[in-house]
Amino acid sequence: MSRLLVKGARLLGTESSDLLVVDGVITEVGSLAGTSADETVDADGLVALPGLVDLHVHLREPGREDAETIATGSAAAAAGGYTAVLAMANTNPVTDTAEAAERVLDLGRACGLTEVVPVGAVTKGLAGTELAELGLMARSRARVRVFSDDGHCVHDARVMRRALEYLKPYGAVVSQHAQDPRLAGPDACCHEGEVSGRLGLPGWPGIAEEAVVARDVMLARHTGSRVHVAHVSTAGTVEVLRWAKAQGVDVTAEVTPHHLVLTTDLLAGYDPVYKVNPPLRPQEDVDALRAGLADGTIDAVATDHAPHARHDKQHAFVDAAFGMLGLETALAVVSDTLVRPGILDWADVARVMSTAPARIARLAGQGQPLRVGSPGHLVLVDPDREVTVDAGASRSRSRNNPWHGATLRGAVVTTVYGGRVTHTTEREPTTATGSSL
Ligand SMILES: NC(=O)N[C@@H](CC(=O)O)C(=O)O
Ligand SMILES: [Zn+2]
Ligand SMILES: [Zn+2]
Repeated sequence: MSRLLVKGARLLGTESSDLLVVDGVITEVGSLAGTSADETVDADGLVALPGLVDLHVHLREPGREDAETIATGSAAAAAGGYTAVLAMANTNPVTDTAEAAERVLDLGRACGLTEVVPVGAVTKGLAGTELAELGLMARSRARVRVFSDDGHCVHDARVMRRALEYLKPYGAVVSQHAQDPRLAGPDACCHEGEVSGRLGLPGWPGIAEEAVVARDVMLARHTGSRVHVAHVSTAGTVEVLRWAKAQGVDVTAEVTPHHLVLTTDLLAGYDPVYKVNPPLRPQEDVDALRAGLADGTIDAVATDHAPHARHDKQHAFVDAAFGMLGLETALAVVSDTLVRPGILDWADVARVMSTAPARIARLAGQGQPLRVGSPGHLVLVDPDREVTVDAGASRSRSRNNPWHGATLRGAVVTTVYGGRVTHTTEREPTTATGSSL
């Protein structure tokens, strides 16, 4: 039997402060002075949230273990406060069979630092034409419930319709990378607007996202099935989502920390660390994304953690790979830019980074309120601790971190996964060697 005692935390919505986890399950909450334990965590002054759930990460294994592995990605997830991550299917080979999904599941379990949940491809090889083995993946040991061709858009309306119909009885969802390939082609690498014109970079207009989202919410309505919109990046998409939700369409959406903060102006120096798909947008879009998250139009924050090896990222802007790291910094970015100015409170953070994503992914054991009977997945956050991000100290195997050098207030101190401490930092120093980020 293992007993973990967390003492003195701020538990949301209660007066309680202590919490006992026995064999991975919360067995007592309250004032637990005198309770014995094998391990005690001093959480005085820390906010306790249910373990974070990330709907969108790229762990690169199998195929690109030089950029990330399930082990290094899991360590980054634990350091970021995550107790579950959904691993996208754009690996090599692609996760488009039950066997491939079970392999990702097993590799994640062997690491044991966070729940690694495989996302299944919608189409074979992500090619966009023939449906993958959706039912076999859904019925496999991996119980796949989120399907995505992420990196590619399911652009053929007929394929999308069939996928939605097929997945409906499983309660599964398509997470759509919304990018019309005719409106934003393969060379598009920057928001289409004043900045792309000035820099001479091929543009990727917001309408390429919005047109696909508008089509997909209508397909969701038509099929009575569920659609999830990955990495929402424009104000127009927020408007479409707001309308669709008001109609009762079963649609959910996520936004990344980078789209909530960073703007297209950062591209002025042609630094490929800022090259990401969808591209960083102007401030008006950032403002609409924040408002959409605050009012519930956008359900979740997901990182789209996209590690890339140096030799894929350090190129001229047009040739560099798309994507940036996110797992270790997401909570700090949300804390610093949304909680501090009062756009979200900690209960909202629990909702958008844990409860809602767990529900969207149908993960029964995640995103549960911290009360008796819930699994022992939690994260302890110091809302006042400032940390300066050091890309070199990352647990990730890659270094494409857009937050390098930024000082953020609000830090993950300890992560508990199934009653085991999977990450912890010392409490005292506030400037950083990057030990927590
Ligand atoms: N976000 C990115 O810029 N890149 C992702 C793919 C994706 O999420 O579309 C990747 O796999 O590197
Ligand atoms: Zn994508
Ligand atoms: Zn992605």
